[in-house]
Amino acid sequence: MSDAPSLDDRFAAAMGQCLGPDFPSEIGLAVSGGGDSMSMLALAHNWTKRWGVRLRVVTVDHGLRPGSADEARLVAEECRVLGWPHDTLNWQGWDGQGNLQDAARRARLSLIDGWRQGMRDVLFAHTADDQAETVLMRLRRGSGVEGLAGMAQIREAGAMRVIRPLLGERRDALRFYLRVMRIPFAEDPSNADEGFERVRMRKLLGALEEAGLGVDALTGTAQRMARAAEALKARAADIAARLTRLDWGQIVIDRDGFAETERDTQMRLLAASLRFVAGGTYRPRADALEALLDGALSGRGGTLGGAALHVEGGEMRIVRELNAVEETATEAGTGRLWDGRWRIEGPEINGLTVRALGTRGWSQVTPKPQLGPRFRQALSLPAVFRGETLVACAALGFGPAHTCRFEGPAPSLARFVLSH
Ligand SMILES: Nc1ncnc2c1ncn2[C@@H]1O[C@H](COP(=O)(O)OP(=O)(O)OP(=O)(O)O)[C@@H](O)[C@H]1O
Repeated sequence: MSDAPSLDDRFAAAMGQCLGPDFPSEIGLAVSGGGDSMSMLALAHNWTKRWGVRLRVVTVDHGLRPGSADEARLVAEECRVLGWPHDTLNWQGWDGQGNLQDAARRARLSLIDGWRQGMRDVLFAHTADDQAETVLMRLRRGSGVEGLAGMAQIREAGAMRVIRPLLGERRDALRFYLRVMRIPFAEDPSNADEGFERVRMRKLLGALEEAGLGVDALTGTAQRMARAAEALKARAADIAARLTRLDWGQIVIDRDGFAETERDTQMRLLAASLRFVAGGTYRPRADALEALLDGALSGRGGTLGGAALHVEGGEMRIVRELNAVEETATEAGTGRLWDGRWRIEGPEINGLTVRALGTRGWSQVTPKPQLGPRFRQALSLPAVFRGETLVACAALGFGPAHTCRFEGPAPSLARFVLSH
């Protein structure tokens, strides 16, 4: 008898590592009907016997291939046999924008997020082979430390946690398990379609393995890169705590301290500031960020991703770009959000409109705060209007106080850097 832990034991260990000591009462499973996720379903089913956790299973039918409804039915049937509830969600289709696989993945995640109803954790069956393919794809794009860290075992996607308990497992081992346990699964024909980059990378990986550059080496590198990425992030958070402050939803950075910081941290702080202020989900493109940074270091401002950077004396200030919010008007009502980040407050403002202050609003502010040329940075702040008449701009101390409270993505840039 071998003493090596079985796949079931390794799965239980990975689940323990992901979930910590407090298991939730219910966990979601994203199951496509393919071999990886069908083996995850069987493993999770066995695991629940020991831990008493309930499962809920979901399949997204993308409707892109003739057999996709059959695959959803196969998952539904297996769930019926195992005794777990299963839902099939239909994707309304691709709008033809960008890359089809990316669009399908994004749609899948958002459909599953909508489906989970209060359940926090959803398991996905990415394997070590998927991780190695991801690293190769990122290498091809010239990715840096974060990219080469590949997929994380746990990723927060808004309020949902994507958990990947099979990230340390080889696809072959899962196929073997499926055969031995006689678990049905569907063979996805697009896995053989070399029009997809991932499929080409899978083939290349086969060739590389023969030359000794295999899944283990690539996933080992990914793990070390993930640790390096964490260290760089912690350093950037540290510097953010020292050099930045939050002022009415705008980020103010000490210029001298920033100039002395190494470039990697500068890039991180700048990218995080832009996303903090503009609510962007994705990191801005590296070349655009480099250009903005070069400008900032030589005293020039610029705009990127819905935010504007101003350089003034000893400070750099990152503010919401006026152009990006000029058209954004929210009927004022207690509890509503303007521009996704400003909470509207106070019963006296009900029925009025919240918009960016703009030059028209600014011209009505009396007495004017002594901002000098910095008044431009105030123009994208929220203000309350009755028609065209300015009623309040809390940031400038004009009108009733507390009409809008900034509810940023984190209490400080340092905390934001740490959590992204
Ligand atoms: N249509 C879908 N419905 C539900 N979950 C899905 C769907 N497609 C993918 N997933 C989830 O995302 C994971 C990774 O997707 P990917 O397309 O890379 O899968 P894969 O490696 O082909 O795995 P599988 O063999 O399970 O399809 C899957 O293992 C599964 O957990």
